[in-house]
Amino acid sequence: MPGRPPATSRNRPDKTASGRAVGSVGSSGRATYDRRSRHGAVPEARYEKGRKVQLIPSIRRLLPAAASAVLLLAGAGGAQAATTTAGAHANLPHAAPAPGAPPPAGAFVHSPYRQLRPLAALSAERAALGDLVAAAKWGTGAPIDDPAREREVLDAAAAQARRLGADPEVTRRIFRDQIEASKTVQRGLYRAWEADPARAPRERPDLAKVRTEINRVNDALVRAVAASPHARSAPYCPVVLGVVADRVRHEERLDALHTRALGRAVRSVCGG
Ligand SMILES: C=C(O[C@@H]1C=C(C(=O)O)C=C[C@H]1O)C(=O)O
Repeated sequence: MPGRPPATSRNRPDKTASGRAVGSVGSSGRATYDRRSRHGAVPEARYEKGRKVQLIPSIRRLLPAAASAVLLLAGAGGAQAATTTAGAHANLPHAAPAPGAPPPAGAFVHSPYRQLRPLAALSAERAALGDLVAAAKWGTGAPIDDPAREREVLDAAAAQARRLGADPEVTRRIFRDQIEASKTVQRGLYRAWEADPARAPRERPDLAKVRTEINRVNDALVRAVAASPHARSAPYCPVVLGVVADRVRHEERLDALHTRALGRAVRSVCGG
């Protein structure tokens, strides 16, 4: 078994929304391993610190307008959220109050920033778990596309949405994009590993355990969808979503592949 390289600022452990480290593999480099993982040796995240990467152009074009829109529209909750994101995933699942739950003290519950931020942050987290899925499948002959698992994910999300009083079809639509985003990451990593086999993962995470983590993010995502009908159907949704997605990209120091995946994941969040 190869030795484990030390973590660096470009290569830090990924954390789940609950703060557990699970790790991931970045698009640009060899898999490294996180000793703290519950899954045994699993790869760590690699981030392209300081590198200028772009969100999908449609979101990017909206960014200048978005800055003023956030000031105008975010309200106290948005301002608070914008200044309290020190750590990775610092306020991920908790940023979306459960439907029916009282808003946190001082929060403006209809703040579009507050409603959309968890969707972007959880989307980035889910896309990062695609790294582990790729490492789990790499070299096994298992295809990236697993239609049976996709059906399971979509049906579970729709059922949970129904229980929460959210729109199951809208939830399905958003989850189809989430799945495409995960496959974007997996395909990107496969390409990188095929081009440079030295970068391929040398250890294999347990796919079942990775899927358990994905299920946890799925659950939080459905709740975030259920908690955001106002912001998702508002005309300014694409503008604010562009801002929160760019902020997540920056905070998580996403590389080009994961930035592209984030754009893919949130593609149909707006529009009801
Ligand atoms: C993430 C996986 O890869 C693909 C993406 C899926 C998803 O994002 O939920 C589900 C099945 C696969 O088509 C997986 O196999 O678990």
